[in-house]
Amino acid sequence: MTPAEIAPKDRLIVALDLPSVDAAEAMIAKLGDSVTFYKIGYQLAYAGGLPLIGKLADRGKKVFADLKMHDIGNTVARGTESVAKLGATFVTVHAYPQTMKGAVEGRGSASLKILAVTVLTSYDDDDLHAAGYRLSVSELVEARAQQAQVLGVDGLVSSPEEVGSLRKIVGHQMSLVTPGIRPAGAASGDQKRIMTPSRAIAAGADYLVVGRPVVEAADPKAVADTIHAEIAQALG
Ligand SMILES: O=C(O)c1cc(=O)[nH]c(=O)n1[C@@H]1O[C@H](COP(=O)(O)O)[C@@H](O)[C@H]1O
Repeated sequence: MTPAEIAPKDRLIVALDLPSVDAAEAMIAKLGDSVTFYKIGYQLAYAGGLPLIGKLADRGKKVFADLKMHDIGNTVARGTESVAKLGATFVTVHAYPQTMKGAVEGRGSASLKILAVTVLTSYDDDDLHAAGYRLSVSELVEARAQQAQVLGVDGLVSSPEEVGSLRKIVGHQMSLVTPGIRPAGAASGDQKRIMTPSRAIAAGADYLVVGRPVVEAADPKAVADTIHAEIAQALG
């Protein structure tokens, strides 16, 4: 999908990083028509949130199953086969060659899109070195993007800082999905590679993933609406 084909409202993905299905449903009710795309990750998935994927899809919402799979290829393939039946639009795997290959194989002809997480947005060069890597963040992100493209992965998760260089490598054949989004003045928390919504869109990001700045806000709908307005302005 080229950026022009993405509905502007779908560009904001709200991370339902909440402790229970009830808390998630309450947040979804508060956000109402303002949000069309949700992400379900570790916290909610491990609290019984997986069936919410199909329920949200039935209500016309899109869902990103952020399961960040990483295991031997066969296990990832069989896991992806199962996830493909849940009704999600996206699923994440870590960008290791065997893992990405397994996910693409397991997805088969299903409509689920595979996103490869390049380097987590909470990592900087020092964190990578501490984890045993010799490459810088930008070098590793680019190397993994090239591998993902060759393996038939559909999209990449990176910080918005890498979107410009990734677009040069993968063109518009892969979706670029960016967490590490912080509206001006919002606390960065554990995120290290961050950008505002407008700068991320201007850099060329397709989708912005936002969690705490929305779900921990006193008025989550107002924050989501403001981000949408910023996205619309940046798109021109
Ligand atoms: O795969 C992801 O969604 C992801 C990748 C990454 O590199 N960094 C990252 O923050 N995320 C997720 O994006 C969300 C960001 O949440 P906030 O930092 O609260 O906006 C969280 O649910 C993370 O799990």
